[in-house]
Amino acid sequence: MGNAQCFHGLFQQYNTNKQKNKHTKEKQVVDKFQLVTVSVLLLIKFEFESAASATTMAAAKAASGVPPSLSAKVIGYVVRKVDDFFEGISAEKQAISLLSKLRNEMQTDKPLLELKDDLPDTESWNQYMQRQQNQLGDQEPVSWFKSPWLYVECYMYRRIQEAIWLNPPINNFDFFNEGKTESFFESQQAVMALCTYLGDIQKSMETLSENQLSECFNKLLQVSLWGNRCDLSISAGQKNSQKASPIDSLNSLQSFILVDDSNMVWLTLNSCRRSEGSGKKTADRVDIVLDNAGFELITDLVLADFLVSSGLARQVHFHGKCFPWFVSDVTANDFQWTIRQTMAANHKWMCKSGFQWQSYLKEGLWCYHDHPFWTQPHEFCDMAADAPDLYATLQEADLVLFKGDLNYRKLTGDRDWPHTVDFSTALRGFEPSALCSLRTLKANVQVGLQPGQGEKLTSQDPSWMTNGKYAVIQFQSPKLEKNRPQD
Ligand SMILES: O=P(O)(O)OC[C@H]1O[C@](O)(CO)[C@@H](O)[C@@H]1O
Ligand SMILES: [Mn+2]
Repeated sequence: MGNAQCFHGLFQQYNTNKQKNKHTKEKQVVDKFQLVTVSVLLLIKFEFESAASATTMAAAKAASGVPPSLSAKVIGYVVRKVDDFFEGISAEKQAISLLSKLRNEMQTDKPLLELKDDLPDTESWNQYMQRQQNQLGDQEPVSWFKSPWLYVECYMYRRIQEAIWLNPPINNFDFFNEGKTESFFESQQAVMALCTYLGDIQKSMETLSENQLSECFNKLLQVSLWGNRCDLSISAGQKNSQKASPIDSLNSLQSFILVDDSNMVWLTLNSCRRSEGSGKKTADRVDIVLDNAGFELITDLVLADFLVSSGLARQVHFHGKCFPWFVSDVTANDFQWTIRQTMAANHKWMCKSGFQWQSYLKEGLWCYHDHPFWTQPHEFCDMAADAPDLYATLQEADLVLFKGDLNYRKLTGDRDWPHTVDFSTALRGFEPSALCSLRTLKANVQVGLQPGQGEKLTSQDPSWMTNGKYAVIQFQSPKLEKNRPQD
């Protein structure tokens, strides 16, 4: 979706809401925060449109050619309209003024500021800023245009959180909630189709041959992969849901998977299963580092259900975010809400799945965790040193699935790698366990391609790295590393 359409959609939504004029106070607050925050997000997406292809906002700005005054006008319009429309209590007013200040700092390349909110991760964020400053040297302060894009983008979401957190009683407010729940409700047909497919497999699970099991696994892995197209961040909070049956679309999407290591993923899980039978193996756990709520989360839960019910994994551990992040990422609240909604569905297989998932959680076959590291800007190669407890947790898994684009950027350090560099090289020593990235491409980093593959894609579809049409299933394991011939 183009930016013009994004703006258009946003204002249309605003006007429709206004005309209906049937907001409760709570709804007004939700709308107000959504509009202001979306305006902040649009600033990033619009003014620094080409940021995905640059490592800093300065480079992006130079490449973008979008008149800065245009985005400033649009954002000014949104904030003015919001202020006209709502009376506002003081906590909201204060939060809005912090967000407006944030927007201004971004627009004018002000130095990044230390966080002041005294949350458990505040010190770590401030230390990270110092690290960035050390890298930049004493000559100039760390600022919006000069710092790595990955860092400032994460920092923006943390500052939004600060604006909310500093203003009780709205300090637990998730102003992205509405978009996430909409994505869930709008994907109902697809969710029902998926739960029915899962129910059918489970009915005949006992009689499935190994080939059939592997075929089902591949399908559900791919459904979870393409579920990642449904994030709200890429559309700046605009609607993004799945309507068609996800299983039926898989064949037509196959050629858009640029790297497909699914066979290695299957072999990893299946070899655990076999060796368990022979008494060799004790642990059999898959961890899923979640990305987006809404339809994508359903695809992950269905995959996790299949892993447990087929005996490919004994336990699945999910990792979500501690606070609202990159618009649509899963928080504990989204996770519980999604399972409750699935249980309450008026559809046999969906409802059955929901109850099944709830019982997995009760029995401890599924666990949900969050850790502050997932909402920090660190590249994952820093995890062992900066979050050793989380690294140790991931080491307990036989396989870790990393969902989505942001996780891929953190896995690879968001660097401008040549496309043919090995995935293992780009991971720079991050190898807690066998791992697999399931990612649709939305940012300008891609490794592990064949010679010439990147060039061919560029000539056929110049925006292949950012338009969300392509995907990768990329696997790496410490075992592979051991068997690699030394250069
Ligand atoms: O939900 P995902 O797949 O991590 O996508 C989020 C991505 O969206 C972006 O904000 C760009 O649209 C990227 O910066 C980020 O990597
Ligand atoms: Mn996301």
